Amino acid sequence: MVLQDLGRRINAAVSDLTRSSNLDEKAFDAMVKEICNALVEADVNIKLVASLRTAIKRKVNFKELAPGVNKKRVIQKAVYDELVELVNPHDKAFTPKKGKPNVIMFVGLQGSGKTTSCTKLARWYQARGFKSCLVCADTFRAGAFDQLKQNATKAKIPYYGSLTQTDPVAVAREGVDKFKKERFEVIIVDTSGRHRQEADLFNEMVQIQEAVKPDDTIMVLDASIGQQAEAQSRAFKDSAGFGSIIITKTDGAAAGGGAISAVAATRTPIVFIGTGEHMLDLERFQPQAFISKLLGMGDMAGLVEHVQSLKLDQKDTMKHLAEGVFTVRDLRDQLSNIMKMGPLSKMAGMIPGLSNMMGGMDDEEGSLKLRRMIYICDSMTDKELDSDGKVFTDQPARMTRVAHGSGTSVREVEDLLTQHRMMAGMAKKMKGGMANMQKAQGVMGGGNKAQQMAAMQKRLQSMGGAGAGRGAPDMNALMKMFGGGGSGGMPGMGGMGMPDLGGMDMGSLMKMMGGGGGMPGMGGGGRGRR
Ligand SMILES: Nc1nc2c(ncn2[C@@H]2O[C@H](COP(=O)(O)OP(=O)(O)OP(=O)(O)O)[C@@H](O)[C@H]2O)c(=O)[nH]1
Repeated sequence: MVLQDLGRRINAAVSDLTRSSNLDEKAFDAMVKEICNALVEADVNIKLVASLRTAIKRKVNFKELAPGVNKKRVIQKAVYDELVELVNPHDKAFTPKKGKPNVIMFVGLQGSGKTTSCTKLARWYQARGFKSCLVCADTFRAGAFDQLKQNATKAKIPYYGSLTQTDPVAVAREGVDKFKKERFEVIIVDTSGRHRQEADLFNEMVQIQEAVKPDDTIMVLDASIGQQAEAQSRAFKDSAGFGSIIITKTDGAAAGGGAISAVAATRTPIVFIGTGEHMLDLERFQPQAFISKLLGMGDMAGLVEHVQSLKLDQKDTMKHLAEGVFTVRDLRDQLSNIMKMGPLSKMAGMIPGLSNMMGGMDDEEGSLKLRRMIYICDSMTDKELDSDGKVFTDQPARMTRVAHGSGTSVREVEDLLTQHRMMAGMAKKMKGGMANMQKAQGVMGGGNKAQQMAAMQKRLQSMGGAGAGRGAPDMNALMKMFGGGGSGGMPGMGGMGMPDLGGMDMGSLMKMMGGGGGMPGMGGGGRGRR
């Protein structure tokens, strides 16, 4: 059972109970039993499951509930709170500080995802303004340095390593000294993994620790080990003194819930979780956000963080929109911004209720179509890109040339231009609408981002979404809340195998998130024309 299935099962158990007209103690007991069975199947330790069961039952004491009390809410809240408790390590992790070198050392068994996670983390900090770099002190596995080099080059992260030096302690020391001199702020040291030779692994860890004096040591654990993660994180905590953990492969692991709860039980902070093989598939672990997402309630704060960290270039488009203009180039820029956000299914998981609506959606198909649209734009001349697209109506032969140049069909070029035309029409209307968006932003709590988020969470709760509530909020209500009004839309997204966001206007959402840019119309109320 992958994590998503675990979430769906728990969600279904709670929803079935709270929807049923017969909300009595017997039905409540059956719900608790179903939740516990689902957790045990996800390899959560039986003792932890038993204490969750006791805690939920204690909080929802049917005999003592006052007659006027909303039982549904009490049950939902108790389940949510206890699941958060189950994965909460209750311990704060180290956070790097700007303007000084922060050395972070990685350890882990072979194949746990250590090298991949090192690069993901370096990129994560780099995207947040830290001058980051990587040191490869894995002299044990042939090819380890090459792998790190490849990953680092792809992510544009400076790296250090040696093909000739066999002493990992020496390489680690040299690399850290070099980068400290160059005033790097986050220096990540990758060490070698061992195959089930924990004693060797910990010995080497202690030696490198003494040489580079890391500010934090992170152990990487593969989620598929399930509750065995407890023994490993305990052994690590004992040898390292103090450290944090990254749990990788939570995307596919049946036992992800087991691994996370097992580590949490040892009170070792879980700093991040790996959610895929891509460089961007690293999420900061926060118990509340994790459980909200697991239960399909979304993670709006995570979405805001994610979008802001991408540093999307929206300046020109925003300027154009303010003037009521939307060029073909603007469309191209927005398409590439969508691509930067990562798999659409992942984005959907952060928006309350949306992942349920996207069930079965094929990410690959969606991104292939997006890429083909970008190829079409890239085969146009600068003059065509900066135009309103009408040049093609006057010269249909250009459409054929562009189709040839991009390896697509004339039909696809036509479709893209139709989409662009509709979006340009929308942009014209948005000239006044920009003010409305700002007004909507004001309604959400003014200029302060924290207040806006709080207001948004409150609105979601009132719709039965995030926070105490459970289940998917009404997407139309959400859309209204975002001030989209259904006017924005990338017509035909549904037809492209892209998610139709149920009329939700991502532009308004992005704008409201204060990311400094709107994404006109992605996934709005438009319907495919084909
Ligand atoms: N699905 C998924 N795959 C991951 C994740 N993290 C790492 N991987 C994959 O796991 C495999 C092993 O990752 P590595 O980074 O090479 O592992 P390592 O721990 O450095 O291995 P050694 O250098 O041999 O110790 C690679 O194929 C990665 O792409 C994740 O979060 N999700």
